Amino acid sequence: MNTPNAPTDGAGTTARTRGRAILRAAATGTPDPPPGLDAAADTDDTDTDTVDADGRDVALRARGLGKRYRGRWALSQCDLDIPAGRVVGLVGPNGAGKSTLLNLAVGMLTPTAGSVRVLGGRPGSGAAQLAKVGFVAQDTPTYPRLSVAEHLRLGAALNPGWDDAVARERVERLGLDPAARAGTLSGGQRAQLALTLGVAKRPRLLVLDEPVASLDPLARREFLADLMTAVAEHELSVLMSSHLVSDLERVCDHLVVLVASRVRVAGDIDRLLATHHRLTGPRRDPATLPADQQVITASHTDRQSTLLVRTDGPVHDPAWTRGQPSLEDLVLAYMRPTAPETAPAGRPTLEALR
Ligand SMILES: Nc1ncnc2c1ncn2[C@@H]1O[C@H](COP(=O)(O)OP(=O)(O)OP(=O)(O)O)[C@@H](O)[C@H]1O
Repeated sequence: MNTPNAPTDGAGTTARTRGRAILRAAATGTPDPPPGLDAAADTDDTDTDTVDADGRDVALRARGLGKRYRGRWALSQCDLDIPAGRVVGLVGPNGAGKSTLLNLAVGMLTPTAGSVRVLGGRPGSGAAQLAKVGFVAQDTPTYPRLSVAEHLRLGAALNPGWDDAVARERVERLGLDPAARAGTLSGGQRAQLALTLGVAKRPRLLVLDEPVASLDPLARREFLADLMTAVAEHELSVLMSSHLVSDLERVCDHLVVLVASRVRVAGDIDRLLATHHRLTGPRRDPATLPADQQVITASHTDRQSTLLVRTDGPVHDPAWTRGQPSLEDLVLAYMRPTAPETAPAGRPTLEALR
């Protein structure tokens, strides 16, 4: 979504209109509410519960969150706690609902069902809330007729926490001509400009929808390094979607996998990796595994079975050769369609891990 040719939403809001509003949300904290969005299912701005079950501050909390477009759920039954101070990777196949979740998180969309709270507040509920959250949408919207320098002036004028030194340093380092109009920049340069606006706003949560998709490999690496510096220096939480698992592996410490509008797994990456095992051994029916071993994927030859199993406990069975899946293995396994026969009865196939 959010490309010039993207479909309009139910009330005819064009991607361009939304893009401008997004830029304003990112750069100014005073967005034009896009017309015709669904009526809010949730209008209470208060939130008293801002820690998760482990006592950690929560950057984003969703409860039963859903968004429907003309009878079709783009996101559904989303229960999620994203801890603050993390760099969170959001992955999933095309059309899984990633942009929808991110747009709900920044108040560009309103929920059809359930609720979402970001840093304790309802997304888009006022200037204070908007100032806390930076957003760079998938099409990295900018104003084509404004120059790079004018974008920075706009950001400075409209954001109370604007960090002009950061903005100027980035523009200079990236070699962006301050006099160049955004409309004359390449796609990657426009992305860098939009990212600069998001970072220089000094938000507490930076929401990035495929931020590096249009960057060349070197620019991508430098952007991710910048991001890590910003996270380390300012108490910044980041929620970013990407299809590039290797990038996520480099910078993220928390993962959310979204498939077909549902959260399939979420948790700290270290813990996810520690609790998943690749088991190879003589062919075996996955249903015969111990009850505490959840089979995520299973493949078989005539003689051999290979399983990806999740368990909090050790795997003792000497018949298995145990291997450590990579983050990419894990993401791909969860992105596959669920095979009901591999999920032991009575246990959820997927759930959140912390
Ligand atoms: N404005 C809209 N009107 C109607 N349907 C929409 C709209 N925006 C998104 N959708 C639908 O909602 C679903 C989720 O879309 P979304 O853009 O959130 O997915 P995504 O995971 O970000 O995909 P991608 O990786 O391709 O960017 C898709 O089926 C999409 O077609």
